[in-house]
Amino acid sequence: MPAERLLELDDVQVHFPMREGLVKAVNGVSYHVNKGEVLGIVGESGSGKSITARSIMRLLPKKAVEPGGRISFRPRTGEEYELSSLSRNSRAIRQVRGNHIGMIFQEPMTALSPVHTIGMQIMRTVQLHKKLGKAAARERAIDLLAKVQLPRPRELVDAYPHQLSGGMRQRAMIALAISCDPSLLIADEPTTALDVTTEAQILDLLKSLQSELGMAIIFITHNFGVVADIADRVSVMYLGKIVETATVDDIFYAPKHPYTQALLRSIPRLGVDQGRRLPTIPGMVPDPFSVPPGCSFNPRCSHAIAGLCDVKTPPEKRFGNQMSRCHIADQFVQEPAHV
Ligand SMILES: Nc1ncnc2c1ncn2[C@@H]1O[C@H](COP(=O)(O)OP(=O)(O)OP(=O)(O)O)[C@@H](O)[C@H]1O
Repeated sequence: MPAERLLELDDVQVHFPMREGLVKAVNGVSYHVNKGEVLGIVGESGSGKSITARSIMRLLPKKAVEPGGRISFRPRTGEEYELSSLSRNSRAIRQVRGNHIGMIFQEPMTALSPVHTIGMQIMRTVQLHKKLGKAAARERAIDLLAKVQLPRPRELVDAYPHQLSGGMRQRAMIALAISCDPSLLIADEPTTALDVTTEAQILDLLKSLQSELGMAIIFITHNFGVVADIADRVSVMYLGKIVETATVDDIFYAPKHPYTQALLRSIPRLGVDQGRRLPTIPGMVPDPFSVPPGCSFNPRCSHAIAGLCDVKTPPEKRFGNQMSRCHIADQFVQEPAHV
């Protein structure tokens, strides 16, 4: 891996054999994250965003099979891990989860225990992985609660999760996730369930923690507006594949995949779209058992060419740092889809 690289996914595949057929939830995903960078992963529900993240953490559902793919990880402490070869409970992956990669979710209670105080949960992690004594671990927990801007951290350290509001619980989960000073934070829709004001505050917090701690973030969301706010680069997923990757500016000002363009057109613009019906992407995400041949977006694509897009899988086309999996990507010179 190049020196600046933290994480690299190469042709990752995760399938679910079901009675109705094979679901290729992740169907050859490749992407990378550089040290200290924020990569946004965007796509509609069911596109495989979470399963890809779970594959990195080796927390896949029991039914999942992995026919191929490689995940390499080099935290800033310098070790190298081939995550794809690690089993769910191996010593090495527990080391990675405890020391190098933190994860936050939409629902904080996925990560927090309801029967232990916030402080106890952070203390347990730092005592185990940072080898701190009890008093030092408690001080570290209080510091972390202050770092995520929770009020009165000396009191809150002894509170149970149910005593906190939704936004505060989200902050407590972030404190737990960063407690071991990770090189990478995986944030899976962390603001989706929050009202817009709390969402903006949590995004601000993540941005300031990211620059203060220098960690990289994979930010998974179905909301392009959120990505504009936080990401350096963006990968767009559709039906288990990355269809486009580019810098945040190129994604917004020069998208080269019709799916990205359609997603962008469905974002409301302040002061422009009030009271106006926004265009939606025609059709539905196809049933995962019957993915269309050729480009899987072709039945919903206004640019689709019969005899090409419904037959031939598009190759990865590269334009500098931008990648699009569209047969006619070269035709999209600068579609000002959104400002
Ligand atoms: N335990 C499972 N058994 C069978 N199929 C699964 C399982 N978990 C996920 N899938 C399938 O894998 C595909 C990808 O799911 P995934 O949760 O990664 O999507 P997503 O893009 O994160 O969507 P969302 O935004 O709704 O979380 C979906 O088709 C889903 O039905």
